[in-house]
Amino acid sequence: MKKIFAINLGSTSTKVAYYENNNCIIKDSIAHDSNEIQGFKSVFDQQDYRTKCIINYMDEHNIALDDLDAFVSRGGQTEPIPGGLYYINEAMLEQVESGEYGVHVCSVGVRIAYELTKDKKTVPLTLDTPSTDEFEPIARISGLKEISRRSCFQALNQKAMARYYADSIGCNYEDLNLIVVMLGGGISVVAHRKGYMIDGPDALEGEGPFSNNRCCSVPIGELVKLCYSGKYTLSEMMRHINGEAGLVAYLGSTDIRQIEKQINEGDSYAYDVLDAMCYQTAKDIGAYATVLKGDVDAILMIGGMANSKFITQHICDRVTFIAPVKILPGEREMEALCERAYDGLTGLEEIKNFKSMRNEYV
Ligand SMILES: Nc1ncnc2c1ncn2[C@@H]1O[C@H](COP(=O)(O)OP(=O)(O)OP(=O)(O)O)[C@@H](O)[C@H]1O
Ligand SMILES: CCCC(=O)O
Repeated sequence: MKKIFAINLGSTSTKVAYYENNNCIIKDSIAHDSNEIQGFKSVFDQQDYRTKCIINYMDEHNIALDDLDAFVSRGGQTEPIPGGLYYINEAMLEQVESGEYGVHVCSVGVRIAYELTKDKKTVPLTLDTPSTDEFEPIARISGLKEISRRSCFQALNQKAMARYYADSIGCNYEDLNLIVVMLGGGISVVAHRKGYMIDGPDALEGEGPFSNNRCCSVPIGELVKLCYSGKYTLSEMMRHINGEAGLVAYLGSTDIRQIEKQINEGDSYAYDVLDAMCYQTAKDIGAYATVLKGDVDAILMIGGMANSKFITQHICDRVTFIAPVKILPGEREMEALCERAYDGLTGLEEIKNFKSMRNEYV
C-alpha cells in the first residue's frame, strides 16, 4: 500500500490530504488567522509557522511521517518547464526561492515537503507547477524584444479541472479545445488546445484581469512612470502590483461574499469594481477564443469565485456567444496531487528530475 500526504499552501489556508493508494482517507483545510499571516514580512518567512501547523495536524490524525511513501506539494515558480510530476530537488528550490519567477506562498510548500522528507524513504514531489509552460512559439513574442512572454498561473487546477470536465462528458482532455477561467485567489484565463495550455498569462506579474490583490494588465507607460516616481523601491513596487492591488485596493476586501453583501445593500462603487473585474475577465475570454480560432468546445469557470452568481452571471452575459459555459466551482488540486503521486510511485507516470536549462541557450 502506498501512503501519500499532500499539502497546498494558499494565502489564508493550508489544505492537506492523506491518501492510501487512490483512496482519500482525510482531506482538510487548516485555516490561518489573517493577522498572523500579515505579520510575516515575506511569504518565505512563513516556513516554520506553516510546518508547525502541518506537523500538528499529522500528529492529531496519527499520520506518521516515516511511514509515508510520498509527500507532495503544490509547486512553486521556476523557469518554464513541461507539466507533470517532479522530484523536488535543490536546483528547483534555488529557483523557487530566488523569487525571480514570481512570489506566491505555494513556493513555501515545496521547501517544507523537501525538508520534512530529508533522509527518509519518503519522496518529495510536486505536480503541474505554476511554471508549467506549453506555450506555442507565437505566444512568447511580446513586442518588447528583451521580454519574452511566459506562462505563470495555477496550472495544477487548470489541468485537473479540464481533465475532470472531459471525463464527466465521456471525452478525452486531449480531444477538446477549452478556455479555462480560474476564478481563485488570482484570475487566469487559459487556452487549452487538445491537451496543451497553448497560451495564458503571467498571472503573478502583470497579465490578465485584475483579481483579489493583483492589478494585472495596466497602461504600461503609466506603470513605468510610477516605478520611477521615487515613491517605491523595487520590492515595494512588486508588492504593490501583486499584494496591494485589485479588489483589496479598491474595496479593502477580497471576500466576495462580503462584497456582494455590500452591493445588495446599495454600494454602487463596489458594484462597479466587481463588474469591472468580470468585464476584464470576459474580454480575456474573447481574446483567448481567437487563440483557438473560434473552435472552442466549452468555457469552464473554476475556483472559489465561481461560487458567486454575480461573477459568473456578469461574465456569462458577455461570452455565451463564444461557446457553452460550464460552471465548476472549486478545485481538484488535492485529488490531483495524491492520485498522480500514486501513479508516479507505481510506475504509471514518469517522475521527472528538475534540471535548470536556462544557461543552455545563452
Ligand atoms: N461560496 C463562495 N461564494 C463567493 N465567493 C467565494 C466563495 N468561496 C470562495 N469565494 C471567493 O473565492 C476566492 C478564493 O478562491 P479560491 O479558494 O479558489 O482561491 P485560493 O485557494 O485562496 O487561492 P489560489 O487561487 O491560489 O488557489 C476569494 O476571493 C473568496 O472570497
Ligand atoms: C502561482 C499561482 C498564480 C495564480 O494565482 O494564478
